Amino acid sequence: MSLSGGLKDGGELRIYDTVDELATDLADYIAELSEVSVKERGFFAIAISGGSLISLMGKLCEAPYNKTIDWAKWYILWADERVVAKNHVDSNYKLAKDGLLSKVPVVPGHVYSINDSMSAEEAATEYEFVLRQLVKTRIVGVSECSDCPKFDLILLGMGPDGHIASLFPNHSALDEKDEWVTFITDSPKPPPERITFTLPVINSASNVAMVVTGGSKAEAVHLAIDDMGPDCPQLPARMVCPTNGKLVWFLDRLAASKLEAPEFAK
Ligand SMILES: O=C1O[C@H](COP(=O)(O)O)[C@@H](O)[C@H](O)[C@H]1O
Repeated sequence: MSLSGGLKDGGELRIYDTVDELATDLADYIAELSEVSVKERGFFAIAISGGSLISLMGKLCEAPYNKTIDWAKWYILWADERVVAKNHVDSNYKLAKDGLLSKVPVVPGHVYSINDSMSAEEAATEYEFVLRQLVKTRIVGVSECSDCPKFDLILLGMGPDGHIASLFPNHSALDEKDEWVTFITDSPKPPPERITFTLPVINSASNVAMVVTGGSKAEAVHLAIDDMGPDCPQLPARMVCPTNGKLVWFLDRLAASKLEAPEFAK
C-alpha cells in the first residue's frame, strides 16, 4: 500500500499505486473479515455490488484465497441489482457469477439473487422478505441500535456521480428510512429499474468497503471525503457512515488525485 490514513469520522483511507496492489490488499481484507466472522458467528454474511468491484475482487479466485477461505460459510447477497433477467449482460448477479462465484466453492444455496420474473417493486419486497428470514435465523446479524440487518461486510463501488449501490444523487430513495430494500424505476444510469439496499441497512453493517478506481471518479471521491464546510453536497457516497461499524476506502492513485490533503492527492 502506498498510503493509508484515518478519516475524521473514524473511517480509514487506503491509497494504492496500482490497481493490482489494491486488488491484493482487498482480497486480504475480505479473507481476514471472513475468518473473524466465521470464528465469531459461524457465518460470513456479505453483500456485494456490481460494476468494476467484481474484477477488483478477482484475486479471491486465485491461490491462496481460493483454498484458504471457508467458502461454505459465505452467505452472499447483493447491495443492489438491476431488474433484468439473470443471464442479461446488465445483471449484477451474472457479472459476479461469471467473474467470481463460479470460480470458488461457494454453496449455491447460500447465494441470494433477486427474483428476475417480477416488477422492481415486487422484487424489492421479496428480497427484503428473504433478508428478514436470514436475520431471523441470525445468519445475517442484527444491529444493536435498530432492527436492521448487520452484514459482516458490505462492498460498494461508486459511480462518477457519487452513487453507491443504486442510490443516486438527489433521488428520493436516499430518504428511505423504514424499508431495508427499495426499488427505483428511473435510474439515471441504465438500466432504469433496480432494487437497492437503503442507507439504514448499509450504515448498520459491521464493515463497509468503498472500492473506487480511475480518474473519472476523482471529483466524486473529493466531494465524498474532503471537508466541504457548509456547502457540503448530498452525495450518496458521503452518506455512508456506519453507526457501529468500520468504513474503509480502497482507492488507486487516480481516484485519489483530487483529495485535498496533499499527502493523499500526490
Ligand atoms: O450501476 C452500478 O454502478 C455502481 C458503480 O459501478 P462502477 O462500474 O463504476 O464501479 C455499482 O457499484 C453498482 O453495483 C451498479 O449497479
